[in-house]
Amino acid sequence: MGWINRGSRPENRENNLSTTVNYCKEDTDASPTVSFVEDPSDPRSYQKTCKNTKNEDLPYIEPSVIIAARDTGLLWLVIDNIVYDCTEFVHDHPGGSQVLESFRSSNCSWQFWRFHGMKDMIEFGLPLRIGCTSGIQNKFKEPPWFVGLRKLWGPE
Ligand code: HEM
Repeated sequence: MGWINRGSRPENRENNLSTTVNYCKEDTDASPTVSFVEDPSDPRSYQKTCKNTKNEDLPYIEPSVIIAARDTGLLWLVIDNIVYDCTEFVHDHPGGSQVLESFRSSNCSWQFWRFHGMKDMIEFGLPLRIGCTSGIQNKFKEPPWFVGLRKLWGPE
């Protein structure tokens, strides 16, 4: 199953509502159907996509909706401008729940890439995507990967 959802981008949005067209890649004869309407005033209306959905087909989520999600019990994280719904995954996160809680509704891009590789993202991250966004800043400045250079051989 895939999702085509250009309608939810701000430039295409009418009446502040958008439709998501459900498109089955496995069943190419099936007609696309409108499966749900995202309501920007209700963060719970955003649904997880499937793995083969392209990032550019994800619905756009306004930063204000991401902030509002925090107060509805949802645990959304932003990594590289993609929004992940970790509300259920938080209980299974091998790195513990506390670390994800601490980034609720915020940008944790560099923190994510410090502890994970593309394999984790593809296997565990992709199915948690609910949308894309822009403008959610990371609260912490990224420290350099290498702190200073030191001779690897010879006298100190
Ligand atoms: C979409 C969000 C995330 C997903 C899908 C995710 C997934 C995972 C997975 C699959 C592992 C196990 C890796 C392994 O055993 O090789 C892991 C471990 C871990 N994650 Fe995450 N994670 C997410 C976000 C974060 C964030 C934001 C942090 C904050 C820094 C974090 C910190 C950690 C830590 C500290 C570990 C343990 C690493 C270790 O034991 O070496 N994760 N995560």
